[in-house]
Amino acid sequence: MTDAVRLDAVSKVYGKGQGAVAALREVSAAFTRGSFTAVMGPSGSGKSTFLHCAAGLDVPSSGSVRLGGTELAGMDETALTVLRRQRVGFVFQAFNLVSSLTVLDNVTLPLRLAGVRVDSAWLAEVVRRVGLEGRTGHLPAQLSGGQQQRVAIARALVTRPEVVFGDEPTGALDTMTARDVLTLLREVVDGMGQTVVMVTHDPVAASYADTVLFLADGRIVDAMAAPTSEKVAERMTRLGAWK
Ligand SMILES: Nc1ncnc2c1ncn2[C@@H]1O[C@H](COP(=O)(O)OP(=O)(O)OP(=O)(O)O)[C@@H](O)[C@H]1O
Repeated sequence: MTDAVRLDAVSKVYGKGQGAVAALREVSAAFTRGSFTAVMGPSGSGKSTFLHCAAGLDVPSSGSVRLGGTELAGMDETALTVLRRQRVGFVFQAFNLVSSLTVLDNVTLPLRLAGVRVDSAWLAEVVRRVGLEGRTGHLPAQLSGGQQQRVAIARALVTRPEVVFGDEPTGALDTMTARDVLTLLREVVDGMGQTVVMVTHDPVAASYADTVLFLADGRIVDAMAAPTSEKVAERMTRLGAWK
């Protein structure tokens, strides 16, 4: 079966000459459909660069990124924009909702941008799965942080993307709310077969994933299956993440 996302020998160098920074060094990783992966590593280890390259938000200096079998290398910016809108979902730390739009209009925004018809049965299912029934007419400011992140997750799911990328999706939430959102992401994987790849600094968040990838100095240095927060914290300490 085709992987949802696959990176082969992806390198990313920022800048040129003396000031060049190698943010990723020949990174290879495959994300099978219906898997939940956390990406961790010390500050500056390349996590954001990894996520951006995997999502088609940034172009690698070399190597191959395939999204559901489609090679991203060589695509122009217009094609990448279409691909990101239709085949990738994003959940950010800061929710990134449009404050003037209702919950329902925020959730369906990617479809309208892509000119795709709203499948009302699917929309109802997504809204139900994320627990937003009865709140679809609210504005983001009328919701709690956890509810706003649920809107962002629904918006990420509505196009039935190949993969949902999370960039510190629980970074702005209190501990209890973060757990609810992580439980939801887990359900999205287990109940809907969605693939989720999430960058996080939090070992508890990482413990909700099936696998944790550890980055250090632009390389994947370890992978941990069936992670616990204790084991993840210990591995991060050995990477010198919390000096
Ligand atoms: N646009 C850029 N221009 C130049 N250097 C960059 C750029 N983006 C990232 N870098 C450098 O690439 C390296 C990896 O950065 P990246 O943001 O991917 O790390 P990170 O693990 O996400 O860090 P953090 O946990 O602090 O967010 C760092 O040395 C960073 O300074």
